[in-house]
Amino acid sequence: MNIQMLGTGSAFAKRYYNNNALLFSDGQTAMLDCGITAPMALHQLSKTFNDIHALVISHIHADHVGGMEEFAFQMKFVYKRSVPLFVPAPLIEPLWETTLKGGLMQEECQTLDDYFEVRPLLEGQSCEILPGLAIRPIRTKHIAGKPSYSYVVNDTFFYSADMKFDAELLHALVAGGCQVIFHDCQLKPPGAVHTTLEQLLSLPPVLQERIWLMHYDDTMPDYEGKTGAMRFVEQHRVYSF
Ligand SMILES: O=c1ccn([C@@H]2O[C@@H]3COP(=O)(O)O[C@H]3[C@H]2O)c(=O)[nH]1
Ligand SMILES: [Zn+2]
Ligand SMILES: [Zn+2]
Repeated sequence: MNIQMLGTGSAFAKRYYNNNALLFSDGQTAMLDCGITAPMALHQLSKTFNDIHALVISHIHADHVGGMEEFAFQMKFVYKRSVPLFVPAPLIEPLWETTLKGGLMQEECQTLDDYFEVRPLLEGQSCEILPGLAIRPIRTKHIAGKPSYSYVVNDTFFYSADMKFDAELLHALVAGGCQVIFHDCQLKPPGAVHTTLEQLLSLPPVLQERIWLMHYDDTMPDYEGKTGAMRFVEQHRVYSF
């Protein structure tokens, strides 16, 4: 599996774009989250939404879904094709009712299904979203009262999206065969809704070696060399795992 970040920044970062990813498998591309900066980030890679074969969403914050209105309109009215949208079942209704409906609803388009092929994901159940690419959602803690999901990819790769520190989960994932972890990282405490660098540094080196840091703020360069055995994920670099 190959992964390339469209952006690696926190919600308010201005240098690194929203923390969204492209996953490549068997000549096809899945997008994991589509934030406000995703359309521009794709453009900078000389890609369009027509290059995307599947979209996956982690939770409803603008840095993860803010680019979906353009995605939907472009697919419907420019490329005239419907992309499979993989969404954890509890997010489907709020994604439409609280985030997308205002812009996308019009006479001939009244539901999310008028724009995407909606495929509900069930927690803990693996789903093949592209040939050779299976994802398994895990509900993780982020904001009280707001469902949010991390993903295990092909049983060996963990993508936190946005989550509070959960050492027990990280230990269990590695014990279960997870080789690589892309984890959100709030550089400065306190970590009210994200995992902080300080918390990740409390993990044993054997775990840190597998962890790559993403969703960081614009001060990231100040932390080079201060992340233990963990490395920063770089925007646009293609990683093969
Ligand atoms: O209860 C809250 C809700 C939100 N926020 C901020 O808004 C941001 C929204 O995107 P994010 O989830 O990447 O990061 C969040 C935080 O930076 C917060 O600090 N406390
Ligand atoms: Zn975020
Ligand atoms: Zn969030």
